[in-house]
Amino acid sequence: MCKSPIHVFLQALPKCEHHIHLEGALTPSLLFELAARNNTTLPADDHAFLSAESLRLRYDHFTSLDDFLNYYYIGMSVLIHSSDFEALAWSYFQRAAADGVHHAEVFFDPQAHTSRGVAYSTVLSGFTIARDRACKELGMSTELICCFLRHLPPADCLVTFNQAELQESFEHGAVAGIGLDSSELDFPPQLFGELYRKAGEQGLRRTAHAGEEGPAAYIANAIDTLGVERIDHGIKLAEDGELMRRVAESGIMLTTCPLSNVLLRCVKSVAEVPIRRFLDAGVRFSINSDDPAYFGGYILDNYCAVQEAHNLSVAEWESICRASIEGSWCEQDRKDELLQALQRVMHDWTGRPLV
Ligand code: HPA
Ligand SMILES: [Zn+2]
Repeated sequence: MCKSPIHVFLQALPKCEHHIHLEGALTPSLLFELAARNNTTLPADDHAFLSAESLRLRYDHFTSLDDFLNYYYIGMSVLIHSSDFEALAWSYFQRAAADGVHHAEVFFDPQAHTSRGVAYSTVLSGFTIARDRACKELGMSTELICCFLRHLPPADCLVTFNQAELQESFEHGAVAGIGLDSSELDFPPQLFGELYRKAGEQGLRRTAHAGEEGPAAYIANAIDTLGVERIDHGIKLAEDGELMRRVAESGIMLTTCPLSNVLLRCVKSVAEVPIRRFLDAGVRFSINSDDPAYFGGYILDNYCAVQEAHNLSVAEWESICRASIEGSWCEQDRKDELLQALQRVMHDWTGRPLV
């Protein structure tokens, strides 16, 4: 548990989370609870599924993004009813609020549910109830980002995108934008050019995972062919100085996830996440949890891990927090409220010793 002054300061910062997969907030205990309630059969040939505790222990040994994704997709098979999706999102929102999150933009994977026979309306109604509750009871603003699975054929993603239920949710503003997730290496961004072009024409916000396991070229590719305004992860950007300058100048924000990068073996430690390089180059980034139930930490754990590895100053934290507010997909009025909350925290902490 973080208790030092710097950790109290990090807790107090009005945080925005931009990179959290709601299905990745499914804790082993909720997974087993829902499996029992919904009579879901979990794999009998994998000892990890013996109990919530053995499953949690398995999560300490992911070997790659694909190794994690195998557990991620099996795990979400327990989500059947609207109330399951509601319970999942509500548990995340409560936990995030306790970590000082004021605004959360959350991913979800419709294709991973509709392919199992769970209707999009079931998923959306559960998440929407939880969002309304988060707004009323926690004062939190939230947005939904509909992710497409890049290991599936782009034509299938287009069919899903064009379905009436999804289109309606875009038109009514229930979903703010689209993202691209799942296995990265064999599925470069340009495969999804048509999908992103259509989303852009409809005025949807656009982001995509790139440069997590894939090379820096995938980041350039996502910017050039998908028209994204954010890059999810993007840690490989530091390998290309010219591209880093371009991203800094364009104001495109990276949504970094340091603990995820360590757990999925993209880096050896949080010290290897190029936080200092990004700060020095003027690259905007936010710090996020990705799949907190799988990667051993929520957003504040990620903030604390960055502080321990990179020893940032109060002024540097202020600039990270400001960039993450400004890079959010909420109304300007809400951004102004968040910036005022940041100012209040900075007023309280300026000149106070942090160690
Ligand atoms: O970290 C991730 N990367 C790609 N796809 C994902 N889907 C859930 N988490 C992830
Ligand atoms: Zn992710």
